[in-house]
Amino acid sequence: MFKKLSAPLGRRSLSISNTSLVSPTTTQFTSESESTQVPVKILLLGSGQSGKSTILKQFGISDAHNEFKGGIFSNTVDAMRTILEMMPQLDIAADPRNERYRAMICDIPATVEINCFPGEISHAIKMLSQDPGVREAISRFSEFQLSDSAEYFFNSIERLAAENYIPTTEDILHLRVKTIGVYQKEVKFDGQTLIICDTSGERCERRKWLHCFPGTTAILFMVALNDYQKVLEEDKSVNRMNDNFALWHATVNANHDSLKSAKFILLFNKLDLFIRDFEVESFSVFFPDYISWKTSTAFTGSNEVVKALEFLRLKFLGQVHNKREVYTCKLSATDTDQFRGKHLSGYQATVYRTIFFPGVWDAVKKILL
Ligand SMILES: Nc1nc2c(ncn2[C@@H]2O[C@H](COP(=O)(O)OP(=O)(O)OP(=O)(O)O)[C@@H](O)[C@H]2O)c(=O)[nH]1
Ligand SMILES: [Mg+2]
Repeated sequence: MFKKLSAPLGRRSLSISNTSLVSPTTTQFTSESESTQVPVKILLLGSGQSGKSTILKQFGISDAHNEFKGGIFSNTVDAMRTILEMMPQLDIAADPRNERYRAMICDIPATVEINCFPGEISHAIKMLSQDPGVREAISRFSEFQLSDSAEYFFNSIERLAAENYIPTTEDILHLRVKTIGVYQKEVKFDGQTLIICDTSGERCERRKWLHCFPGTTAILFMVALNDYQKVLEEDKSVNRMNDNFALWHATVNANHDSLKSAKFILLFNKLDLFIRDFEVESFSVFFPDYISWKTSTAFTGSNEVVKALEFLRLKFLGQVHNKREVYTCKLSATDTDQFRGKHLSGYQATVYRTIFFPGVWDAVKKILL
C-alpha cells in the first residue's frame, strides 16, 4: 500500500492545502533553532471522517470563534438538504404541510456559503427536523451519507439562529470540513513541542501519507466505532469498517524505514454514537462471530457495549503481525473532557503488548513525553 512515490518531502516542505478550521494563531510556534528539545511528531491517520481533524482541534482552537459561523450554518443546511434530497429514494415523504420549508431548503444552492442564518431558514430547519418523514430518514442514516453532526446542529437550531450567537467550542468540534492534503501544526503541550500532521482519509488522498512518515514519533490511528453501519463515501460498495481493517493492517504492518521506531496509538472514536446506536442484533449481523466470542471469552464486561468494544479492540489488535507496541484508547473526540482523560475509566489490558489509556491527553503524556 505504501509504495515509494518519490523522495519523501522534508517536514518543512509539506504541502499545506487545507482550508483548515484550526487557526495557526492559537498555536505557540517555536522555530527549531530556538528550541532545545527534539519535537515530538504525531501523525494523524485513519479513514475519512474518523475524527482526525477533530482531535487536532482538541490541541487548540482559535479564539476567533465567530470565524466558524459560516461553516456551522452551511453544515446545518447541507445536512438538511441531503436528507430532503434522499427522501424520494428512500420512499419517504415529508408532511405536505412542510412542503414550503422543504422547497426553501432545497432551493439553497449547495455551493453557497451561508454567513448568516435568516429567521425563515432556521425556522424551516426546525420544522423539518420534527417532521416524521425526516425523522425516519435520519434513522436510516446507514443508507446514505449523512453527517454525524447533523442531529447535533438540528437540536441546537434556536441557539444557532440567535442574533448574538457565538459558536461554542462544542459547536466548532462538531463542524465538519473535509481535509485536503496535509495540514501541519505545532503546539506546546506540557512544555514539549508537538508537531501534529493532519491528513486526509479519503482513498485517493492516502498516498500522500507516505510523505509525512519521516521523523514520526507516533501514529495516532483513528477508527470511527460506528463505521460498521456505513459505507464509504467514495465507494458505496465498501463497508467503512472493512476499509478500516484493511487500512489499519496496511499501516501497522508497513515495513517502512521511517516508521521503525514509531509508536502506534489506536484510537477508537465516536464512542457517543456507538453507545447511542448499539444493538446486539445489528452489531452481530456485521460481526457474526461476536456471539460465539461473547460466550467463550473470559472477558467480563459490565454491559453489552463494553463487551462489543473489547471485541472490536481485539479484532484490530489481531491484525498486528509484528512486534510493535500498540496502545489503545476510546473516546468521543468531540468531548473535551474525554480527550483529556476525564470521565473515562481506563484499565490496563491483559492482552500482550497493549495498554489501554483513558484519553488521548493521557496517552500522549505517558507514551511520548
Ligand atoms: N458525535 C461525534 N462526532 C464526531 C466525533 N468525532 C468526530 N466527529 C464528527 O465527525 C465529523 C468528521 O470528523 P473529522 O475530524 O472532520 O474527520 P477526519 O478524519 O478529519 O476526516 P477527513 O478530513 O475527511 O479525513 C465531524 O463533523 C466531527 O465533528 C465524535 O466522537 N462524536
Ligand atoms: Mg480532516
